[in-house]
Amino acid sequence: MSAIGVTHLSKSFGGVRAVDDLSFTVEPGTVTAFLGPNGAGKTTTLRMILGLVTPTSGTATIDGVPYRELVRPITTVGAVLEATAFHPGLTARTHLEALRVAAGLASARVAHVLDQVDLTAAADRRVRGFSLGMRQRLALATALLGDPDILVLDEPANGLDPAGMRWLRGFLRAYAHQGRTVLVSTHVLTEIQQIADQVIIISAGGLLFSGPSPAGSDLEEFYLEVTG
Ligand SMILES: Nc1ncnc2c1ncn2[C@@H]1O[C@H](COP(=O)(O)OP(=O)(O)OP(=O)(O)O)[C@@H](O)[C@H]1O
Repeated sequence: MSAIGVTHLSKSFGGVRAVDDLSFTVEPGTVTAFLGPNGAGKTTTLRMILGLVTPTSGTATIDGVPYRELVRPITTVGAVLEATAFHPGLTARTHLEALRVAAGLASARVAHVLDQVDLTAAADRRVRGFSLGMRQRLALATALLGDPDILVLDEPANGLDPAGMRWLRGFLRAYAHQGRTVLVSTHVLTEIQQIADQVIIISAGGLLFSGPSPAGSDLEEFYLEVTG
């Protein structure tokens, strides 16, 4: 079964057709890059997959069912969305601990995910003083809290320094190698090229390309040809 399935998915906001009859699948054990120009409908699609936006028509499923029908969503899918908001007065650890308790997860998970995203040293600082890259790491820690098999990431590289980018690439690659699934939207093609197995390209809400990442060739060139 596909980890994520999008079937004839559409979303209109008033007169704007943000997503238009979009269909694709994302398979386990892959890093799938979700690409498209500004305003193509990537974030809206990811939000529909995660049950945050109701489709005008069509379906989006995770492990075969709509997000809202997942029995324990936090242990199935983790998400990092654009402009993730954290309470500025809380520390990273307190933030994760509150989520952990609410979700009924084992207490060891907080230290584990802080370590996974290399945030242990800053765990007891207030999020108010975090850099953008540190916030991205905390957002990823939040997504990993339930040890999900599927990660949905919207522009996760935003704000990461070069070392952070390299770390994220290695992390996502290893995650997929465990048979897990990563769907990641990004504009940083040179970064994603190194780890993407599959590529989905959309424009104006519709599918332009879905298939293996062009091996040996330049993803940026390929993307510009497809979208040009
Ligand atoms: N809540 C909303 N209300 C009205 N229009 C919206 C809303 N959300 C998205 N849109 C519109 O839907 C279209 C797709 O937007 P979306 O954010 O999904 O694109 P995107 O591919 O993620 O873009 P970017 O790469 O710039 O982040 C755009 O025209 C946008 O203005």
